[in-house]
Amino acid sequence: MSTPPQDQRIRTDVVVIGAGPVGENVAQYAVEGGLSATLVEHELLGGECSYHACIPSKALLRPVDVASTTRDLPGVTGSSVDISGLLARRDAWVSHYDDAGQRTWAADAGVAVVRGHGQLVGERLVRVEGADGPVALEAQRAVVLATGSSPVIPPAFDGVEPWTSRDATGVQEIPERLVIVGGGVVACEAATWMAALGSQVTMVVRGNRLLSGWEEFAGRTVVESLRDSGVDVRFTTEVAWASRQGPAATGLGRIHGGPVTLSLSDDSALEADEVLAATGRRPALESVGLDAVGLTPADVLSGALPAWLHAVGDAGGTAPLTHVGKYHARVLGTRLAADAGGRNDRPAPDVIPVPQAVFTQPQAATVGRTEAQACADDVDVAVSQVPYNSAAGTALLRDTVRGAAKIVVDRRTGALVGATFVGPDAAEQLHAATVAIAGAVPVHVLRHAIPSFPTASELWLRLLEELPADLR
Ligand SMILES: Cc1cc2nc3c(=O)[nH]c(=O)nc-3n(C[C@H](O)[C@H](O)[C@H](O)COP(=O)(O)OP(=O)(O)OC[C@H]3O[C@@H](n4cnc5c(N)ncnc54)[C@H](O)[C@@H]3O)c2cc1C
Ligand SMILES: NC(=O)c1ccc[n+]([C@@H]2O[C@H](COP(=O)([O-])OP(=O)(O)OC[C@H]3O[C@@H](n4cnc5c(N)ncnc54)[C@H](O)[C@@H]3O)[C@@H](O)[C@H]2O)c1
Repeated sequence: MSTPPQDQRIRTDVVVIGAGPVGENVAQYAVEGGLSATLVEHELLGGECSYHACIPSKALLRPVDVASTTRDLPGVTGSSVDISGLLARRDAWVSHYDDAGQRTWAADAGVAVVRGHGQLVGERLVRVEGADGPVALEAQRAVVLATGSSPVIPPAFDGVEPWTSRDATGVQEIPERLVIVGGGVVACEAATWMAALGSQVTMVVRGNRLLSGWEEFAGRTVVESLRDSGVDVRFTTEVAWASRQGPAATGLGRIHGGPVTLSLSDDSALEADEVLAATGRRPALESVGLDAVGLTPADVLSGALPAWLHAVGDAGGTAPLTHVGKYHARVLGTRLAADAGGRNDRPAPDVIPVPQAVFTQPQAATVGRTEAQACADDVDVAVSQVPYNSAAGTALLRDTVRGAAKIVVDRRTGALVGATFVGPDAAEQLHAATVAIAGAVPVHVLRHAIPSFPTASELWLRLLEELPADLR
């Protein structure tokens, strides 16, 4: 009688389940601090961000932005989007869905990699089911869940095989008529590139604005621009049910079957060749073996974890943004190494603001608190808002400059608590505001930070000039 194969056993200081940007950063920082670390990955090293989210979406959006800008700039010719060139650029940026580059990175960084699905099977114990048989990883110090997030698909789409953001970023077949459900970041960015690729896009938004939670002018500017580029945006509308002729798993970015019929809450119906569910994401914690150690996803999200277990990035339930997850990963990796006798990080500032840039036409970027959020937090606020083209540097960017900039200041301390920029290249305005908030720089000091003429940063002068005199 043959004995069942024994799991291969590997001892390592830190086991990181999930090799997205966040898992990679935890492992790298732990190794740089003198620990050994093993990354477990069941798809591609580099994660959602590298192959299906941030990178392909921005690879698609940048040429769309440049084409739109050049159409609006006298003195330039040749300003149309070349579809096959655009998709080829996307393919190059996702390395044709091959993670060889990341494998080389891991080897150079001294991070071990085990391929397969990782699950907790006990305290500090992870079992990986991979193509080469099961592997048991014993973590001497910590296990880190960096498993990312999964799209939330409303039940109305059961049996319809809607597109998710992966299909939109991995688009191969361009649907003639595309319905996008949702009014958040994925919906706004995908509408921008899919309309540029030639789809007739209809956005079905259950709320009454895009980018809810942002300063109101952000969503308003983006919707004006989407409508100008032919996108039909329908607010306060929900999909009651959806049906499709011949739904089929045709593959990434291909049309998933015959036409889709959507019955809407206003009793109208919409027919489309594809529907994209851009209806949010949730931390991917379902199949990581939490029950084996007596925990639930709710424990993870409330931070009620034993000292040896950590969750970071999208899996940890913080703002689902690559840079935010990577920040927490760097902090965690450094702390794990410090706990083992490595160097401690210097103390963090009191406020760590979260920046976010949305690469629509025009770009929208925000950091810290909106006026409404600051008021809800009982901050005594002063605000200043100016048109985006109110400085020579911003007005020069293109002929038609839409948007505005707004700062929110705490009257008591004089420090900036939030900023929002909506306009051409707005994303590049963000870091100055992030630095000012993290550094708690009073606005009367910011007045002495001289922006170069004629750069877009001169918008700061206008913003500071518009504040109440007693603050400046
Ligand atoms: C369309 C789109 C565009 C986006 N654009 C931006 C942007 O421009 N800027 C930005 O900051 N954020 C953006 N985001 C958000 C960003 O993608 C995420 O915040 C980021 O990917 C989170 O990184 P992560 O490492 O936590 O998770 P992920 O990148 O999701 O990586 C998690 C990894 O864990 C692996 N994994 C999961 N479970 C297991 C398991 N049990 N065993 C082994 N491996 C496992 C997965 O295969 C994956 O590789 C975008 C999101 C979407 C959907
Ligand atoms: N540039 C960037 O930074 C960027 C780009 C894309 C995605 N992301 C990240 O990815 C995350 C996910 O993006 P997202 O746009 O999917 O989520 P989101 O939470 O930003 O937006 C979800 C949208 O779907 C709507 N919705 C939710 N359930 C619905 C339902 N049942 N029926 C109809 N509408 C419904 C919501 O009202 C909202 O408009 C974001 O939180 C963001 O942080 C970031």
